Amino acid sequence: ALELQLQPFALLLRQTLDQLQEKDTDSIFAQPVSLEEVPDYLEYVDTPMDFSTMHSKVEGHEYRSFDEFQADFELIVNNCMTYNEKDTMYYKNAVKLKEQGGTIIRAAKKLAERVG
Ligand SMILES: CC(=O)c1c[nH]c2ccccc12
Repeated sequence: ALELQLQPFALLLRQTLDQLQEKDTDSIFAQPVSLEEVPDYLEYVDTPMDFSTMHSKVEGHEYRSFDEFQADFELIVNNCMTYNEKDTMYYKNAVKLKEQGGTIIRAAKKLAERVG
């Protein structure tokens, strides 16, 4: 669509990221998990990810495709469900974000594809 041609790809990713982050109402995914506070985190999680890192990657034009952007969002959710037990607030928030975020991602991916 013309409007997408005019809108840089980064603007679409920025808007999508803002919509995803709105769903993180407790802001538990806003910043990297602190390796000082959680010293064993890297024993369970290979590639930490959070929304602030994704914002930097959007601004740095590090996402070459929508799929790369989606993969980082899925890292945020899956890392949380790997590290935290099911009966924790963190795990429950990740399940909710996975569901609500999936809807946002699907709509944004269709828009990104229209750019051709
Ligand atoms: C997103 C996530 O897993 C966490 C966000 N903050 C945390 C503090 C302790 C353990 C895990 C976390």
